[in-house]
Amino acid sequence: MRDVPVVELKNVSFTYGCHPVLDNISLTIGSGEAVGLVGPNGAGKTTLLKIILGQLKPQAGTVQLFGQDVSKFKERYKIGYVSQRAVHFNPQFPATVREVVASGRVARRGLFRPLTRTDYSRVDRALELVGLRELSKQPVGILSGGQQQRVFIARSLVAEPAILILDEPTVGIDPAAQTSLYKLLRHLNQKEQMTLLIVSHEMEGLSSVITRQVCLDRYVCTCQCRTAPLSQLREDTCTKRLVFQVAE
Ligand SMILES: Nc1ncnc2c1ncn2[C@@H]1O[C@H](COP(=O)(O)OP(=O)(O)OP(=O)(O)O)[C@@H](O)[C@H]1O
Repeated sequence: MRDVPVVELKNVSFTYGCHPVLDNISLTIGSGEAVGLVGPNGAGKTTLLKIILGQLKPQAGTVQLFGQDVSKFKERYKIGYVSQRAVHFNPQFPATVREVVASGRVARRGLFRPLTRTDYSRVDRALELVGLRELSKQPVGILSGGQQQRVFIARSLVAEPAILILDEPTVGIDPAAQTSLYKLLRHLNQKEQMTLLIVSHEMEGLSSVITRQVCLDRYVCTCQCRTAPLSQLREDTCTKRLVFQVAE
């Protein structure tokens, strides 16, 4: 029997008012894939993520998560999401790293059930995974941008999602933090079998993480290779909605 795709969009179109952004998009993400979503500014990448997350409803087409229509999908914890502007805690933010990460467990446990020892062992494992165990008692606001990025990833991971969606995870973090982020993402995909969907303009760095690159520019075209330059992908193939393959 064929595995049910984690995400399946069919013929999705989306318009903000009278401004069309996505036109007849179809995209399937299978379990265990690590998909890099590229495209120029304003191409509709964040809009596409919001549609997948059920935050925006397309005017046409269908969106399924794990084989279920997104509007009926209840197991929200299965979708981990780190948004584009997640990396900004005020230095005075009154919570420790561990408390912020633990708050992500609520998505799994429900709002009114206190966290148990098992929950906290998940929190500690997530902190270990992202390399923040040592900083767990520190106020989150004093961490660097790259470290805060990891806090948000750990916060998503404690809900034990099946897919982790990251919108521009490398923005505002230095090259060393980027390298360690790539290592973490590779580990999550290859060792923890987590499906990844990553929006980024930094596909060169992410080429060691992703298994497939998808180019979006109102229409979508796919590329099997990991590192095709955006300029190459954006040739008319995108607007003609053809599958565009580049040999490795
Ligand atoms: N809430 C909104 N209302 C109206 N137009 C919007 C809204 N959000 C986004 N847009 C427009 O939709 C288009 C796609 O925006 P979106 O943020 O999805 O693009 P993107 O590919 O993620 O861009 P970037 O790479 O710059 O983050 C842009 O032209 C943007 O101005």
